[in-house]
Amino acid sequence: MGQPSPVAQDSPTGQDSPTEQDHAAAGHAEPAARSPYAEHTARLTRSLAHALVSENDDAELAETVRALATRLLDASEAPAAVTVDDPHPRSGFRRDITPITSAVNPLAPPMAIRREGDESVSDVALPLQYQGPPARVHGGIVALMLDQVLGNAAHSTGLPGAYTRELTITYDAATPLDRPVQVVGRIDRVEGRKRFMSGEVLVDGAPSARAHGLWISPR
Ligand SMILES: CCCCC/C=C\C/C=C\C/C=C\C/C=C\CCCC(=O)SCCNC(=O)CCNC(=O)[C@H](O)C(C)(C)COP(=O)(O)OP(=O)(O)OC[C@H]1O[C@@H](n2cnc3c(N)ncnc32)[C@H](O)[C@@H]1OP(=O)(O)O
Repeated sequence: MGQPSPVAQDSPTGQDSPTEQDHAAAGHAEPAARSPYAEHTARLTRSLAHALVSENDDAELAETVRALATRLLDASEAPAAVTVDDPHPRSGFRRDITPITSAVNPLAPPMAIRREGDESVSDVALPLQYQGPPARVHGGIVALMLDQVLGNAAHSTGLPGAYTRELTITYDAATPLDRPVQVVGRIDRVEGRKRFMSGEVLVDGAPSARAHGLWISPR
């Protein structure tokens, strides 16, 4: 493995904050009020997670991280008081704190999802902390990406909220780390409370994984 080079970016454009398109894709005309502390802390934690599974002998960097860790501990006195409202929703869900799209959840790369015609689409490249087999994205993470993108597509037409009832993933080929992949999802058909969904993870345009799923609105 070479030098640490986290390629999953906080937005597809590589900017620190979501673009206006991100907000438009999330169904919000106006960006919500900023909460830079939560977002920057999540970015820091993402970088630390990447560094933890890489190797770095930079003593000065280690000292900087030690000092920052102490300051953050002091600053996080009342974690229970923190709201879960992501000020920069990029998933189509206003109160998104999911470990895949939320900018303030350090477990998330985070993915941003946009609408293209009848499909929900996300471009993402996942760094080392998402590895399963060597150089491949973990299969559970592939399923997580597909669940989120299909869920976004299921909610794209103004239909009532629905939960994933069934999700079947076929892993056709390796989903590579550190390379851009595209995750796509769509509604195939609607039957009453049921939405039958499908999608793919595309690597250079060819599917590495395919998903079929059923989303159901509660009674
Ligand atoms: C209100 C929902 C809101 C959803 C979210 C929206 C906004 C939230 C806001 C912020 C959150 C931010 C982000 C969230 C982002 C991503 C989430 C990703 C997706 C998930 O991570 S989501 C969590 C995991 N997920 C669950 O937590 C679901 C657990 N589950 C249940 O909550 C119930 O299971 C439920 C309610 C789904 C259904 O419950 P139910 O009792 O209404 O269902 P029932 O059994 O009656 O089936 C109804 C009809 O489907 C037929 N049927 C059943 N299975 C079938 C099959 N396999 N094939 C063909 N047909 C089938 C039956 O035969 C019957 O057909 P018929 O009506 O014709 O008789």
